Amino acid sequence: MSGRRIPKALTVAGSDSGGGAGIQADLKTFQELGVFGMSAITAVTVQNTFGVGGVYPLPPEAAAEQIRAVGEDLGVDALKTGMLFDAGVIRAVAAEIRSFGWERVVVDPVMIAKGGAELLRREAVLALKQELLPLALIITPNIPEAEVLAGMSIRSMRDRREAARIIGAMGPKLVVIKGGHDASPGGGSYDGGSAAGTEATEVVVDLVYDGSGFTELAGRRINTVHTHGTGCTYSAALTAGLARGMAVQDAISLAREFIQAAIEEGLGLGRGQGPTNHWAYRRRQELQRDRVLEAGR
Ligand SMILES: Nc1ncnc2c1ncn2[C@@H]1O[C@H](COP(=O)(O)OP(=O)(O)OP(=O)(O)O)[C@@H](O)[C@H]1O
Ligand SMILES: Cc1ncc(CO)c(N)n1
Repeated sequence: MSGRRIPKALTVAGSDSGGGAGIQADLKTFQELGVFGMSAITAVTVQNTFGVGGVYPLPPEAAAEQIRAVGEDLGVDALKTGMLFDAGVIRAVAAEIRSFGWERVVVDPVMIAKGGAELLRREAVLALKQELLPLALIITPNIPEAEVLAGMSIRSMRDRREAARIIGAMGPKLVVIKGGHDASPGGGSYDGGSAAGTEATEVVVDLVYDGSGFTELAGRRINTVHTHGTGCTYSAALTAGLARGMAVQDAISLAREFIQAAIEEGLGLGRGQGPTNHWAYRRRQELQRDRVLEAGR
């Protein structure tokens, strides 16, 4: 990264005044992973750790013009979408992606904030499926979002696999159904819904479907309320990996490690559901590097 070619990533998402999700989480994550971050804002939200107090959407042209300004000048190695809010914005964003021919596209199908506020209008789900999913390299729904997209309820890992197949048929090359919302025994680390005992409830499992097979990526489930923006941070790390030219599976592993560190080393900010720690991953990398250097002396 000594100046010659800096990877560049664009986030098309909503602003979170609280700084833990949306555009703010994305730009912090890009920066931490050595990627130059750019943004096209689709809506301004009034948020803190207690939830969403207001949503001020921007017109579709605002999103399209921001994307064009960045695409025509700085260039985009990878792009992610987050909160898009309505069908007009979805159509405008999809048209720009098509016109630039971008392929390293991560779609985080943001629908509802953790506190319950609507970040995507119900009637926009069809546009998301028809316009954006066919352009996605990777889509990263959480379990409730996967239920809406696939039109089925998900209560076991077997259900999750079926939902991934249904969503995969809508066009994305890979589907990652994240396990943060999985309250079942084992957190998904079981087959066909059979309970795996109490110990396993401490596991969080993300399911990856690549159009032919499944991979389960497990992490230690952290018992914390400070998970505001986990989905945004995760998909931003994935996008940063892709912008750096990583293979898709490597970018997925990087994102899992990044979010694990960010949740484990939570900041305890705010009086409600606080943000994660976007520095944690890099600090761990630096500590590890120092240890290796130390051992080599
Ligand atoms: N308590 C936890 N401990 C460890 N990892 C977690 C925890 N909660 C979520 N994750 C991880 O965070 C990432 C995001 O998953 P999650 O299901 O929380 O996304 P999300 O619901 O879309 O987030 P958001 O509410 O920000 O939209 C996944 O990789 C998931 O495994
Ligand atoms: C702006 C914005 N995007 C996404 C989410 C979902 O975490 C949020 N809370 N706010």
